[in-house]
Amino acid sequence: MKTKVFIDGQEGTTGLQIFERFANRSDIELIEIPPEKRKDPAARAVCIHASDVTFLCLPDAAAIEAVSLVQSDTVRIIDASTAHRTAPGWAYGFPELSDAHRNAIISSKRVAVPGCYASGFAAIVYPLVQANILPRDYPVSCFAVSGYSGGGKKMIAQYEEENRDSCFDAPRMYAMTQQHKHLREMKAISGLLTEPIFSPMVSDYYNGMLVTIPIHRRCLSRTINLASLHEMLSAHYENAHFVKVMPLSAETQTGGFLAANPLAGTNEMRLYVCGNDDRMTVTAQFDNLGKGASGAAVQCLNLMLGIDEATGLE
Ligand SMILES: NC(=O)C1=CN([C@@H]2O[C@H](COP(=O)(O)OP(=O)(O)OC[C@H]3O[C@@H](n4cnc5c(N)ncnc54)[C@H](OP(=O)(O)O)[C@@H]3O)[C@@H](O)[C@H]2O)C=CC1
Ligand SMILES: CC(=O)N[C@@H](CCC(=O)OP(=O)(O)O)C(=O)O
Repeated sequence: MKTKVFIDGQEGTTGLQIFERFANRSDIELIEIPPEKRKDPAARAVCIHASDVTFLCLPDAAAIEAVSLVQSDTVRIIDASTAHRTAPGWAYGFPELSDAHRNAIISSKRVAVPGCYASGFAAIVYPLVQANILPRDYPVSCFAVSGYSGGGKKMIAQYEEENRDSCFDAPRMYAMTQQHKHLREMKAISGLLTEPIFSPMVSDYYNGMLVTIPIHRRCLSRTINLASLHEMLSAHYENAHFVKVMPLSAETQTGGFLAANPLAGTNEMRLYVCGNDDRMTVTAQFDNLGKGASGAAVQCLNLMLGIDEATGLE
């Protein structure tokens, strides 16, 4: 029997990408909402209740509203918004973090898909805190760059406007007040006691991102060096199909540059351990719309359906 899926917010950037990922899936039946009713709560409620699984690809307020419409014990919700990522009763949709995360996704009726930047951040910081390498009160910094699709339809329109301002030609820093919406999630999921300093940039390409965490050896809970940091992360992700720790010095094979876009269109994340024994960096490279959103959301659905990740189905 086919799994009935409704994508609430299917016309948006994340919703469309999930829709496209189902193009060749004979096991999925998509529930369609009449276009003129796509923001009508009553019509959305009908579609939600006709589904086995509903994806929420909506602004936070609309995602909260969608959850309030659910009157059924059987419908499962996979929410791509920020609204429920640290909410009690919600599984966090990053199965590679631990068996507990994976099992919670498999059994939960409510799964929150990680934020794009938060995915890279948690992939690096969570295992280091768990292994007691980073103390929980380590003053973590994080710098990152994203393609402009990370800002959804509004930002895409700004970047693709014919007569746009020349400032859009160059990378732009933002969130300088340290109030980015992912900060709470970054702290809570990684087990840190304080929020990191987070310095993101958005740049003039569609999708793909890099998220980097600098690590000073003198501030760590136990002594490690570049090789043992690499070994520890490699062991953590040894069995992960979609998260790969790249060989040490892998960045030198690309001429000393790490681009943000090679994994665009995929659900893969690559981790690069760089630097030297005193000053190390770990960088996550992935697609903000893939492992950072739609790919991760579909991966969660696949786990719920018992589809083995080793099939590579994205
Ligand atoms: N873009 C990204 O890289 C990522 C996004 N996310 C999250 O996913 C969610 C969706 O983001 P994104 O796809 O980028 O955003 P978009 O703005 O591209 O799409 C949102 C969609 O929701 C629709 N919508 C708005 N209000 C309602 C409503 N009340 N009922 C039904 N539909 C509604 C919008 O309609 P309309 O077309 O009329 O505007 C639009 O189609 C957000 O919460 C975002 O934070 C998560 C990870 C990464
Ligand atoms: C470039 C850009 O603007 N990016 C978005 C993050 C997109 C994302 O992953 O976050 P959500 O899942 O929380 O929407 C931002 O910084 O707000």
